Amino acid sequence: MVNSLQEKVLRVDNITMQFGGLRAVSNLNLDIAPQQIVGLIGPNGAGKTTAFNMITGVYKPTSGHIYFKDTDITGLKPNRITELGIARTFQNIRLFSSMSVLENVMISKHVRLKANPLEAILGLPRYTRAHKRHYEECMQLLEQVQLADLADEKATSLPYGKQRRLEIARALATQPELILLDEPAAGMNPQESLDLMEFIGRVRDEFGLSVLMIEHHMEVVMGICEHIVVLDHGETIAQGTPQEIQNNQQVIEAYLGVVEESA
Ligand SMILES: Nc1ncnc2c1ncn2[C@@H]1O[C@H](COP(=O)(O)OP(=O)(O)OP(=O)(O)O)[C@@H](O)[C@H]1O
Repeated sequence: MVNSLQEKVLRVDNITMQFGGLRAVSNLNLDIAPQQIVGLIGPNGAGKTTAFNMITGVYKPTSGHIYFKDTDITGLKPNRITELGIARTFQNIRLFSSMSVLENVMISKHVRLKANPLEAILGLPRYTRAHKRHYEECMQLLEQVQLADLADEKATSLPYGKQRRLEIARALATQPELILLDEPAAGMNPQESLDLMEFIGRVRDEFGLSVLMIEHHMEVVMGICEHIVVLDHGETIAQGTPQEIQNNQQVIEAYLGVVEESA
């Protein structure tokens, strides 16, 4: 058991989430290898966000287990899961609107700041040094995501694509080994989606991360994911490479069903 866990960053083992009479996610199994980019797709209401909420500790699965490297994280609190090395972004951008780009990153990175509140209040040298290092690391992160020239701008004054990038930077500031992106291309035009794909690939390489992403833009999913899991009504209807998923009859029908229902 331990050997198989060591090869994976994340191992989702048969998790189910029941809300009263509704099974939002049923017996989901999912493995993510180091530096792998995995897509989680499916029609609206398929259970994708619920799966993210279980992995990040917002919900405790009704049954099943979730392992992050060799640690069973099932039911741990979200802040503990962040500390262990899993970060996420949300479907709706959640930036601190009154703060600058830099402040948004600094606040996220606080999870890694090693200083106690008393040292901060008293302005002790250890705190001052830690704070300076904290600032420098945040500026370096902004350089890496090409937002350093906008560090002092108000976060919400950025164009939409850059706000999305800042949201990812905030997740990166917690120094994750796995990042969960919930519809990062939502609301983007084709060029912005292309830029985002290139950005996610670069982030994976430069930060040595694994990525799990929910996405409805199929060109993004097929263009960047190495492995794809498809949910429909909480059930896993397919897993495989982009090519296998594109040719899977059950997947085609699940998506065609959506088109027909909404027609
Ligand atoms: N806290 C909750 N209580 C009850 N039902 C819930 C709860 N959260 C989600 N659901 C239900 O679980 C099902 C799956 O929802 P979920 O948001 O996970 O789907 P999704 O695949 O992320 O959809 P979308 O693509 O629209 O975001 C839906 O029927 C939803 O109404």
